Amino acid sequence: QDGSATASPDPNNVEYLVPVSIGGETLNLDFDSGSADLWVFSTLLSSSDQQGHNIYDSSKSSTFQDQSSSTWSIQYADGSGASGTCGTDDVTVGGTSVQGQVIELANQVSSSFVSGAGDGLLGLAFSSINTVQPQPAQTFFDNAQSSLDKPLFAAYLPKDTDGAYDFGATDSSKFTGSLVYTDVDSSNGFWEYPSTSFKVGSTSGSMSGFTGITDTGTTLVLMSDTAVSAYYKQVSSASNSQTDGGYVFDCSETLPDISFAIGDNTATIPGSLINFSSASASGTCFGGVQSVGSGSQNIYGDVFLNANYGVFDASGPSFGFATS
Ligand SMILES: O=C(CN1CCCCC1)Nc1ccc2c(c1)OCO2
Repeated sequence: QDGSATASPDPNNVEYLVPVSIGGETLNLDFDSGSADLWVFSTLLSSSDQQGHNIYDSSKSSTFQDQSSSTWSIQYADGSGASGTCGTDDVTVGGTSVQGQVIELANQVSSSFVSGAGDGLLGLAFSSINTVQPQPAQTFFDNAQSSLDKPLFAAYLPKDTDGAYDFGATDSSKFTGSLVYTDVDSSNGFWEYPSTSFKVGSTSGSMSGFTGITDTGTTLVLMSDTAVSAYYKQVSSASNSQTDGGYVFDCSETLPDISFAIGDNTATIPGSLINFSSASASGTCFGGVQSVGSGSQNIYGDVFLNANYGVFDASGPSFGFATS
């Protein structure tokens, strides 16, 4: 059954949280197209780690089935992580339901999750990178596909206001113009495609051999050093701040747009969406485009989806986008 669920940005636009019903208990989860585990804050955590979060209590769910012989452990690229055991339960997101979804119950979470606003994650990458052992689990989206008109989900994540995740159909009220699609290479478990060029103002540049992934679980856009340094060269007050951990600039700056290849298509983020937050020094601001560091995989996170409706289509698979 197709459906749509509201995605609400936390006050700092770090993540978008979606209410998910698990065995009748509602938790606010971070939907993450860059990972494939559905894990929740549970009663297995220390009471101090539970503070400030909605907690999944399997003993209160009549549809919970124990699968504590299965364990999981995940580490994310930002250094955060979680681990625990498993069970199954019925999960509903908007109008889409799955029975017998593997639920990963956290008995350990890293500090950034305790201090964060979410109650866990719902992975939307390919099930090949799920961490459950001895047998990897299927994602909610994989399990839901047979009940959807089309095997797709879409992310609508406008800045500073409620967005949505659509399942089974795209919603033309959330974008302008036409959706354009690129084949996806899922061999690394991500919604990944070639991303080999960029443009900032009149400066074009190559990102030869680079790919990109669309990652709803990453806040910013993290790109090749070549592109990022070219971008901030066009911002007169910009500097790469060790204190702030990236490029900062005077908050009064008018920032340039940045465009980059997604397959043979060109995506654009308007400069107005690239002033992400205030930085440590008075009057300075932190950029929503930052360096990915080493490697040749660009991470197109929420700042990209602030300006573009993203469609993740499992038939193909392919990734599509249009200006939102
Ligand atoms: O770690 C993440 C996303 N992660 C998703 C689950 C919650 C915690 C944050 N993104 C990320 C963070 C830093 C990176 C990176 C990706 O690629 C290079 O550097």
